[in-house]
Amino acid sequence: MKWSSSAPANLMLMGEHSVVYGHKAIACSLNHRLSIHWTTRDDNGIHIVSNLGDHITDTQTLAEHPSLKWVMACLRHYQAKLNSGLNIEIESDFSSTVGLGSSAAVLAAMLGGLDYLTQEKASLESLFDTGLHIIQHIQGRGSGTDLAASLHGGIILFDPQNQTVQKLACDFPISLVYCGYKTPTAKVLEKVATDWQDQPALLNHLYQIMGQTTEAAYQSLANNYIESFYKLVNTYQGLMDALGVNDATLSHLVYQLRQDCEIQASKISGSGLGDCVIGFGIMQPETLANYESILTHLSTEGLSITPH
Ligand SMILES: Nc1ncnc2c1ncn2[C@@H]1O[C@H](COP(=O)(O)OP(=O)(O)OP(=O)(O)O)[C@@H](O)[C@H]1O
Ligand SMILES: N[C@@H](CCO)C(=O)O
Repeated sequence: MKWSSSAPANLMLMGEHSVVYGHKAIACSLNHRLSIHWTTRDDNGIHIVSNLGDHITDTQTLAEHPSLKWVMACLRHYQAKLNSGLNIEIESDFSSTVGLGSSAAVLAAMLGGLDYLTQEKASLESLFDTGLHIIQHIQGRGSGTDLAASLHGGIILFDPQNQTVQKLACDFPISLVYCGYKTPTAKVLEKVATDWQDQPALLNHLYQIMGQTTEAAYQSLANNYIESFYKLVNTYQGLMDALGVNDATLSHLVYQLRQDCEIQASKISGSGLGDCVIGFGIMQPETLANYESILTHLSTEGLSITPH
């Protein structure tokens, strides 16, 4: 049996961090994709090929591999239902080091592919539930917003309280600039959680304002008031700064982008202290020539499964 599963890269547009504390977030999928090509084997071997490392194990052992923890966690979840070995070839047209949600994309594509193998025909909501457990096990905490964006595709409003997804039918150009380094998401989330212990009341207020800003941004997008959305993006960037996940390089990129007349709004995308800055508009090539620009656009396609 042969099949492929594929899921998109994703970006947080708003709601980073406050979503981990119960407020809504807006995220989107991108045209970049991570694909997994699956073949069943006649023995019980599990052979994984990925640009992050190759790994040979078997269905009984499912030995750990340092760079393939998301892949192995998914296999472990389905271990009791694996009746044969598998060749798993993972290819991605985007880097796992720039903050485009590669872990959520690999998680979505793995869960979709294993669901197809086991013929469980789980809903996207049920795949999300399984994925969220894996995220919380591997990272310690996390909202699953990026996983929801990779599974559903398009621009989504994610409500962490009841884990519902509302789709938004709008489109706008974005520019992405990689700042040159990345702090692992789990580390940033841990720092923010530690800060919360020092000032819980103050930070709860900040999360509330972040949540209100995100709700207002959702209303702006739903009503196609794009200028108002852009203003709220800049407000949210200020709130990320207040939370302590901004730094000098990110700030420089944020303001350089806003000086470019085509870019009216810009903010950190993702947990912060590294990764990408997103500009809303099309960046002039000379604006940030010393940094890596990632050419991308929004897409509407989420998880897809292709039998061969
Ligand atoms: N092609 C791949 N093959 C196997 N595992 C992958 C692949 N791409 C990403 N991963 C897994 O995802 C991890 C990267 O997750 P990490 O949270 O650091 O980054 P991200 O999800 O791309 O970014 P962010 O969470 O900031 O959006 C890798 O270390 C690896 O475990
Ligand atoms: N990916 C993170 C980003 C911080 O919000 C999350 O779990 O929501």
